Amino acid sequence: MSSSTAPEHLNSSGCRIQHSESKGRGVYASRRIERNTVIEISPVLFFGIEEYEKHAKFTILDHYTFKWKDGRMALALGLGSLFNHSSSPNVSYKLDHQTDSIRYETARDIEEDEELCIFYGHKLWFDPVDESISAIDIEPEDGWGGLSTIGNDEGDHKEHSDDVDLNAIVDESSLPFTILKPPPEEEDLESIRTVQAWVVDVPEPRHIATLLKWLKTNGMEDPNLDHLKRVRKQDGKTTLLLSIDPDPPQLPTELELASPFQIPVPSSAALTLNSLGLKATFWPTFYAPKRKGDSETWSCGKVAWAREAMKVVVSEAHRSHLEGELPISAFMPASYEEENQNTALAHDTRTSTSHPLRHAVLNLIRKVADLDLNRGSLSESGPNYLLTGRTVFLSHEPCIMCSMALLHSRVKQVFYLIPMGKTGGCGSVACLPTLPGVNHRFPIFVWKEIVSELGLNETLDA
Ligand SMILES: C[S@@+](CC[C@H](N)C(=O)[O-])C[C@H]1O[C@@H](n2cnc3c(N)ncnc32)[C@H](O)[C@@H]1O
Repeated sequence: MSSSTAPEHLNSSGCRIQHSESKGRGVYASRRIERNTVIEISPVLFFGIEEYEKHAKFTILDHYTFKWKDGRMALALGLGSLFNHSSSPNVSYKLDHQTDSIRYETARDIEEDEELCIFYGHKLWFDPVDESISAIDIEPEDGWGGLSTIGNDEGDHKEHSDDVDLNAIVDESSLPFTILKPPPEEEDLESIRTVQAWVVDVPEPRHIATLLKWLKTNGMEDPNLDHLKRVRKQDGKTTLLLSIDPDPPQLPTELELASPFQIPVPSSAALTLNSLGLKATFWPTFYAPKRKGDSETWSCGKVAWAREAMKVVVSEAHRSHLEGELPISAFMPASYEEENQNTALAHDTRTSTSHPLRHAVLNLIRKVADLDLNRGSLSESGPNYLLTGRTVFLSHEPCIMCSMALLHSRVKQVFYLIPMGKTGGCGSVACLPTLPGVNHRFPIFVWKEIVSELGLNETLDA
C-alpha cells in the first residue's frame, strides 16, 4: 500500500501520519483530542463516471475513491484518504456537498498516539485488522462470561472473502442469535391493550383545524400516539385526541370547550383487519399489517454487520472493565441499510460515578440525545432521545428499568449477549415489550454463538 516511512504532516489539529505493518499509513493523534473536535477538512477531487470506469478503476486509486451523492467517484485530498477503517471508529465524517469537501470529527475523547479511524462501510475489499479489538489482551476465562471469545471464530473472515454472496439469505436456524418475537396480535376485545388518553368534544367542526394547529405549536404531537387518528366522528359528535399525559391539558379558553375527559385508547396499531375493527370500538386506529422487524430476513452481509456490532460491544465492555467499571456496554451502530448514520457507544459508569442509575443503556440514550443536541436538530427531528428505526447491541440483557427506557425510546430492535437471570427485562424476569399496556414493541435477539457454552457471573446480575 505504501512505503514503510510516513511523511511529516503540518496538521494543527493534533493529527500525524504514521506507518503500521498491517494497514500501511494511517492517521494518529499527536496529542490528546477532545470529542467533537473537527480534526480535518479535506477537499475532494472528482472523477467522471466514464473516466473512472475506463481508467481510474484499474489503478491504485480504486483503494481510495468512493461514491459521491451524484454518482461521481470522489478522492479525498489532505489527510482524508489516509484514515484507515475500524468497525468501532473514533472519527465520524460528513460529506459537504456545498463545498465539495469532507469534515472529519472525533466521535469521542482521543488519547495521544491513538489511531484515528473511520468506518468505511460493510462491504470491505480487504481483510480488516481491527486494532481496537485485538489490542485488548484478555485471558480466555476472564470471569465476565467469556466476552472475549465472541466473533473470534472462523466464520468471521469468510464474510469478507470474495466467494461469499453478501446478499444470500441465512436460514433462521443458522443465525448466530435466537429471535424472541413479540406476541401475536390481539384478536378479541378482552386482549386489546389500551392506555388512558385525554380527549375533548369539539361541537364546532371549524375549531378542529385551530386545535390541531394548537397541538402542534404546543409540542403535543406525541409519537406515542402516531398509531391513532386524531379525530373521531361518532354519533354526530366530533372528538379530538389530546394526550396520554397523566394531567389534563390546558385548552385555549377562547374556544369555550367543555373539559377534557379520559378514555382508554388502543396502545398500538392494528395488524389485522379483525383487530382493526376491535380497536376502532375504542378509538379510530391505523392499520399497519406488517409489524416492523417481524418478517425481517437476514442476509450474510447483515449477519456480518450484527457480528461486527457485537464485537464492538464486547471490546467496549473489556475496555471499561480495564478502567475499573462493570464490563457492561451498549452500542448503536449505523443501520445496515444506511451507513452514514450517527453511531453511539456507551458503558456502565455506576462505579466511577457512584450513581446507581448510570447503566450502559441509559448512558447510551443520553449520548444519542447529546448527538442530536450537538447537531441543533432538536426541533426538526422531534424528541432527541428517540431511537426510532435504530438497533441497539448490548453486552448484557437490559434490566427492567433499561428495557423500559429502550421501549420509551422506540428502539427498532435489541440484541444482547448475556442474559441476566435475576434482573433482565427482555426475556429473563420479564419481557417488557410484550407486556399488556405498553405502547411500543420491539423484537429481541439473543446472541447464541459461543455464548451458549459460557457460565454467567452471578455478581453481575445487578
Ligand atoms: C483509504 S486507504 C487508507 C490509507 C492506507 N492505509 C495507505 O497507506 O495509503 C485504504 C486502504 O488502507 C488499508 N486499510 C484501511 N483500513 C484497514 C484495516 N482496518 N485493516 C487492514 N487494512 C486497512 C487497505 O489496504 C485499504 O485498501
